Amino acid sequence: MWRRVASLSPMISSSSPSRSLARNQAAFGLNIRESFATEISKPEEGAKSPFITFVLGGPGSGKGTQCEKIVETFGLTHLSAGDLLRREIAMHTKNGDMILNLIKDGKIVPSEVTVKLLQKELESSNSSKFLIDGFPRTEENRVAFERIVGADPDVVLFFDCPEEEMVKRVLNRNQGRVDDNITTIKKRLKIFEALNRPVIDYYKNKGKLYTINAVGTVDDIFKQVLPIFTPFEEQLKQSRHVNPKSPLVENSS
Ligand SMILES: Nc1ncnc2c1ncn2[C@@H]1O[C@H](COP(=O)(O)OP(=O)(O)OP(=O)(O)O)[C@@H](O)[C@H]1O
Ligand SMILES: Nc1ccn([C@H]2C[C@H](O)[C@@H](COP(=O)(O)O)O2)c(=O)n1
Ligand SMILES: [Mg+2]
Repeated sequence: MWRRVASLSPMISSSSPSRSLARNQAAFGLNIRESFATEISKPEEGAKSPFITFVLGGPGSGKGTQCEKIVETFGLTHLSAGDLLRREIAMHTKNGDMILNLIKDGKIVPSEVTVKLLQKELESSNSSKFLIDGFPRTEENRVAFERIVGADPDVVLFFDCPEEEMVKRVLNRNQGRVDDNITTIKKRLKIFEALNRPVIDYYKNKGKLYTINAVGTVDDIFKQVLPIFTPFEEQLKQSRHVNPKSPLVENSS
C-alpha cells in the first residue's frame, strides 16, 4: 500500500513551528530542528489513502482502554507509539537505553525515532485503517509524520480528563510501567500541557478534533466515541477484522 518516494533533506523547514512553540520545546529538552535523514513514504498510486485516527489525551486519560474497544468494534489496527517505544527497550535495540531514560524522566523521544517505528508498522501492515494511540505528542511529532509518512489523519480523538483523575488512574494501573510513579506523572502532565495542547489546538482549527469527556465508566465514554465513526461507516465496513457484534455489520436476520 505504501511506497518510498524520496529521501528527506536533513531539516524540517517549510512548516517550522512558531517561536513560542520552539521556546516550549527547548524548555523540555527538545530540538525542533531535528534531522530527518530518512525516507518519505506515500501510498502507492491507485491505492486508497489509509484511514488514520490519532488518539490524544493526557497520561491515564484512558486512550489505550478506549482503543481496545474501538478495535473490537470497528476493526482498526491499533498502533500505540508508547508500546512501540517500550518494545525497543525490551528488545535492547540501539535506541533502547536512550528511550528508557527519556520515558523514566517523562520526556518525549525524538520524533525521528518514533515516526520511523510507526512508518515501519504502517508499511508492513495489510490493514488500511489505523488507530495511532499517543501520537502526535508534540508539534514536532505532527510535522515529522506529515513529512515522512505523507499522510493526514481523518479523525483526531481527544480524551479530556481532569489531572486529578489521570493521576489516580496512573497510580492504580499496576502494569509495572517505569513512568507510573508520582514524580514522573507530574512531569508528564507538564509536558502534556506545554507540548500536546498546541497539537490539539491545531486539529481543532482544522475541524478534525473530537473532544470526549473522559470521566465516567469505560462504557459511558465509549458511547461518546461510537457516533464519531458513523460518517466513516462505508470506509470502515471494508475492514477485515470487524467484530460480528459491531454496529457496522448489517444484521442478517
Ligand atoms: N473510564 C475509566 N474509569 C476508571 N479507570 C479507567 C477508565 N479508563 C481507563 N481506566 C484505567 O486507568 C488506567 C489508565 O488507562 P489507560 O492505560 O487506558 O490510559 P492511557 O491514556 O493509555 O495512559 P498512558 O498515556 O499513560 O498510556 C488503566 O489502569 C485503566 O484500566
Ligand atoms: N509520541 C510519543 C509517544 C510516547 N512517547 C513516550 C513518552 C511517554 O511518556 C511514553 C509513554 O507513552 P504512552 O504509553 O503513555 O502513550 O512514551 C513519546 O516520546 N512520544
Ligand atoms: Mg496508553
